[in-house]
Amino acid sequence: MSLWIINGNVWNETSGNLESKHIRIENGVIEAVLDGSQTADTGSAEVIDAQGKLVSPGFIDMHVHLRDPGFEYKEDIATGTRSAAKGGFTTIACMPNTRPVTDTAETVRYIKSKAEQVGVVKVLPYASITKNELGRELTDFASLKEAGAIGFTDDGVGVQNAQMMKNAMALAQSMDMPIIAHCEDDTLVEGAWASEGAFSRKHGLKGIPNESEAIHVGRDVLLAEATGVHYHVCHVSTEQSVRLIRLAKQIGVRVTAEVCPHHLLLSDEDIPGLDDANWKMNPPLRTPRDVQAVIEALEDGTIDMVVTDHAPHSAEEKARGVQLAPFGIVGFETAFPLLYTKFVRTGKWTLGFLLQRMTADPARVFRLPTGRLEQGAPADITIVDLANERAVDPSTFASKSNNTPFGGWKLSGWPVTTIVDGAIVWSE
Ligand SMILES: NC(=O)N[C@@H](CC(=O)O)C(=O)O
Ligand SMILES: [Zn+2]
Ligand SMILES: [Zn+2]
Repeated sequence: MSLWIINGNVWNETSGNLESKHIRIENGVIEAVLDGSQTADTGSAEVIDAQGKLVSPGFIDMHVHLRDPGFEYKEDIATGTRSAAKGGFTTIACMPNTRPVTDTAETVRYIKSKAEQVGVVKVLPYASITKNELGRELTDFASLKEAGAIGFTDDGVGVQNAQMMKNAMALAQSMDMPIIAHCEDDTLVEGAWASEGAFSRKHGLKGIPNESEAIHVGRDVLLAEATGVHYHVCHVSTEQSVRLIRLAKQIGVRVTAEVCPHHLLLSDEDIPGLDDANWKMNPPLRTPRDVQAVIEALEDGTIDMVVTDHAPHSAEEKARGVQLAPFGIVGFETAFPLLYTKFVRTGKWTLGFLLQRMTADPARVFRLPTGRLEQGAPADITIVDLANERAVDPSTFASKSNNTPFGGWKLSGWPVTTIVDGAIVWSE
């Protein structure tokens, strides 16, 4: 099986430019990256002419919710991986807040085998830290690792008990596995859904304070220092968390972190009112000052990568009223166009910087063999039309859900072809 992608524009980090290249793929592996001035001897191979388009390593998303098993009315592995592919993602890591919670080897194996059968991108499952994510008893890390879990997390809730977290970290460290943390202190949140800020004050709502996140970050970097574990912070959203992660990195703690497009682009002051639950997510949209802090943290490497936290919920659930609706927004199909349009087209970031934070950096942090366009690497490739501008239309999403606050935004940078191990899995 051979495939050529000819005349595509590939980012060259050394020159800081896009350069025309031909890529030859054999049996799922990149066999050669040739200069675009050379003639591509394509013979009988399948050929994609990427003239005028960006050719990038496939995007990697280390924080997603596929809702399978148990919440297939929101999403399943077939639709979730198609939505990912449509957004240009070729590897995704799925969170264990399924039903049952991914806390046994059996459920990890179910996700892996279903992903192999019906999934179109690579699916890396996380397992939970505690049984049923209840924070009471550790799961069987050894059997979960053996079944194929790539890390441990109770995403959806914070691990409230410090001793429990310390035990989890010590055990994970002993088997060379990372702990991935949703940082949230329940006692500081209690029923609130919006950040403490202009929006909550205007509407007389109890606010979620920034310390509810940062207090866990602070606790956990100390525990990571004590145990030596690789500790990864989920969806960083506050200035205070950034400060703690920056300090921890400076003193050599093995801490890494991620941020979502919505926390880079929206603040609580953008929330239009109380009747659209598509602005409700966890962590909540914080103040403009926090938005500035997470942008700077991504820029200086304090935050290592972008993730979507793709969190599909049904229209019916999101229509229950903002107090009762579940937290979360979908993310796959808008992530790259949002960041490309708002940060690269505006001249704030280079294209190479954005690509790195969505490919090479997650691959480095989680030791994945992908994230680069080099001879010998798996042929996970995304082709993007950087020019065409179009409005976000949630009714066209490949996801089962369309809970997004970005409907109607005019964006460019739309992925047009997604290739996994040399096979075309999505094409516009
Ligand atoms: N981010 C969210 O708002 N929701 C996530 C849970 C989580 O990521 O904490 C979900 O599972 O819906
Ligand atoms: Zn979370
Ligand atoms: Zn999540």
